[in-house]
This record gives sequence, structure tokens and C-alpha cells, in this order.
Amino acid sequence: MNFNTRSRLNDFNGLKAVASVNHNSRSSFLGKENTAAFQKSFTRRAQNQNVTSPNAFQVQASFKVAILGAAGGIGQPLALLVKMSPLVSDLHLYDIANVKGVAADLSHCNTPSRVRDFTGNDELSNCLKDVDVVVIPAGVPRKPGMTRDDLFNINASIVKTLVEAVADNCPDAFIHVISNPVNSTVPIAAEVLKQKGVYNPKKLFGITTLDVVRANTFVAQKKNLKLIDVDVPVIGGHAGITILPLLSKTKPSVTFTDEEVQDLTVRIQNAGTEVVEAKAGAGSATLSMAYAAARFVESSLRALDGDTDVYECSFVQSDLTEVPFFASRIKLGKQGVEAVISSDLQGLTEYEQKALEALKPELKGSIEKGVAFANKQTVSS
Ligand SMILES: NC(=O)c1ccc[n+]([C@@H]2O[C@H](COP(=O)([O-])OP(=O)(O)OC[C@H]3O[C@@H](n4cnc5c(N)ncnc54)[C@H](O)[C@@H]3O)[C@@H](O)[C@H]2O)c1
Ligand SMILES: O=C(O)C[C@H](O)C(=O)O
Repeated sequence: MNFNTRSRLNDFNGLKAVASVNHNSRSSFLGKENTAAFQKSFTRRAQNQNVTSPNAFQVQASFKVAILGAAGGIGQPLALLVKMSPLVSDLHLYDIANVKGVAADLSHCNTPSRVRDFTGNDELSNCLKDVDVVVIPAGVPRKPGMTRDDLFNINASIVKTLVEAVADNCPDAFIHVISNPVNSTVPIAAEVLKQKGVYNPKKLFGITTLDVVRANTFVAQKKNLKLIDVDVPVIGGHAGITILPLLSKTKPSVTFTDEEVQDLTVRIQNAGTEVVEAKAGAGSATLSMAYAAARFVESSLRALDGDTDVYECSFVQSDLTEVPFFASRIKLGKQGVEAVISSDLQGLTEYEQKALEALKPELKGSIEKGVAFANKQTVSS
């Protein structure tokens, strides 16, 4: 299996395609390497719909995506990137804050999807009806000095309420949880879905793509590699030492000194804090997160569309280790997680093996905290 090729395909084939097909531009800001995957999916859809001489407007995109928290720092740029996907027919934007302006603004972009806005509890169910992919960036971000776990008290309830609505209105959707602390909010979502009798572990994803995006960027910079070729799996969870880049598994194969491994690992683990401190109280990563989340949305849509070669890292229910949720590389298919890739955990270096053992207790604690929250709320409500 060539993960390197897959990673390249995962990098925004859709946007490239929109740029070249809809706007006749000669090249996209996303690079020429991503055209092949889009062309494959575009041709398949054209064949399925019996369209000859297809163009992007004739070959109907068929997927509905909802973003919950769409007026926020991540929500807005994410909505823009998803609006550019040729696979999306309907884009639903929900927020408790006014999202009407965001939708009006976005709806003027001449890409095929229809944009609708939904505000407040009353409109949440309409927003979610028949949706294929739900992305949840709703919640508060960190300020300097805070850990992601410091967000638990506010964001746990937000995620719980939103996932209850997802369970009631689109239980078959892929659910992408961005809201922090991901190590706890994903288990909360799982418990809520269980309580509603609709939990499908193959369709619940904690979004850790930003860790991979960062690892790829930092490694390419450090080793002077062509960025589009670099692919570093990042496993574990999404907070501090639970973020574990497997540098020994970097594609293309590259050697690191012990010092480089230490520096890169710590930088990738602290990259979120690096942004929080640079923003100095104005929030956390939004633009890079929107990019990363849009990549995961696009990968999910390609999988739903029948592409059989879609791989991403994600925090999912997993039996790779004794920890019940674990980020690793997964294969995505029409039904969600088709396989959890175990080979990355074989042949780890001593450094990686120690780091893996060290992260497990913290990750386990965060998961248990989420599970306890979801179940305590049920007992007392
Ligand atoms: N998984 C990751 O890698 C990653 C990366 C960056 C940020 N995050 C997390 O994403 C979350 C959002 O970050 P942001 O910068 O976009 O924050 P933000 O404050 O800019 O935006 C959050 C949005 O959520 C909305 N919201 C709050 N409660 C809501 C509810 N009940 N229903 C619908 N919308 C609601 C707010 O009105 C706001 O528009 C934070 O928890 C942050 O820590 C995760
Ligand atoms: O660091 C944060 O609080 C936001 C996010 O989890 C990130 O990694 O950037």
C-alpha cells in the first residue's frame, strides 16, 4: 500500500477541480497533483448519471453537509472551503449566533452548492434533515494559559446537545467532531448516540487532521522535502503528549537525528499552543483548522462517493490498543471506517514506544471523563 500517494490524493482534489472546471483557471492554488482523484470521481459520477460531455454543473453533486458553529472562527473559512467542493449539493450553516450574513455572503460564490442558514434551537432539526456529513466546530476556544481540558465544562454540554439533535435527525450521517477537548468530546458523542440507540462507531470521527497537516509541514521544512510528498501518521489523541507523530513512519523514508525527533515531536504537540499564544487571547487555530477539516470532509465525501482509496488519521473507537478511542490511520469507505490501519504501530522506535505508553493513562482519563459526563447527565436529567 502506498500511503504517500493516498495522502497526495487526499489533499484537496475537489478544490483544484472546481478551480479548473468551473472557473477555467489554468492552475489551482492547491497544486496539480490533486487533479487525478477528482477526475476519477467526476468521471464516475458522470457515468452513474449517464451524462455525456460532462461539466461541473451538469454532473450533479449529491451530498449535503452541515456545519454546526458555522459563524465562528473555524466555521466561516471551513464553510468557504466546503462551498468550493464539487461533491456538495447543499451546505447547511447552523449557529446560535447570527449566521445569516455568512450564508448570504457565501451564496454569491458561483460554485454549485446551495447554501442555507439556520439559527437557534428551533431550526437545528431542519438544518440536519437528510444530511450526509455533520461537522461540529461549535464551542469555545482556548486563551493563553489554558489547556484544552479547561474547555470541558462549556464544550461538553454544547457537543452533547448538538449530537442529540444529530441522533434524532440524521443518525446515518458521518459525524466530525472538532470541538475541544476532542479526547473527551468524541466519547461524549458516542455515549449520546448509544443512549439514543443509533451509535455507529464507524461513523463517528474526532478530527485530528490538523496534527497531520502540521507534522507534514514541519517535517518538510526541517528536511527540505517537497511538501506535497510528505506524509507523517499522527496517532493517540489530540492534546499535549497524547499527540504522537510517528516520525519513523514518515513517507518518503527519511532519517532523523535524536535531537530532530525530540524537537519535531514537541513542536507538533505544542503547535496548537503556539497559535493560541500568537493570537494572544483572540482564540486558537482557525484557518489551518478549517483547511484540515475541509480535507477530512472532502475525504469523507470521496469515500461516500465510492472512491475506494481514501485514508486519513482520525480519533475513532479502536481496538488497536487497550484505550477505547485512539487516533490512527483509517481507511474510509461508504459505511465510514472500513479498517483501522494497525501496521503503523509495528516496529516503533524506542522513543515512540515509550511515548505511546506514556500517553495512554492521560488519554484513558480524558475518555473516562467524557463517558462519565454523558452518563451522569442522563441519570440526573
Ligand atoms: N480538533 C482540532 O484540531 C481543533 C483545532 C482548532 C480548534 N478546535 C476547537 O474548535 C472549537 C471552535 O473554535 P473556534 O475558533 O471556531 O471558536 P469560535 O468561538 O470562533 O466559534 C465557535 C462558534 O460556535 C458557536 N456556538 C457556540 N455554542 C453553540 C451551539 N450550542 N450551537 C451552535 N453553535 C454554537 C459560537 O456562536 C461560535 O460562532 C473550540 O472548541 C476549539 O478548541 C479544535
Ligand atoms: O490548541 C487549541 O486549543 C486548538 C486546537 O486543538 C489546535 O490544536 O490548534
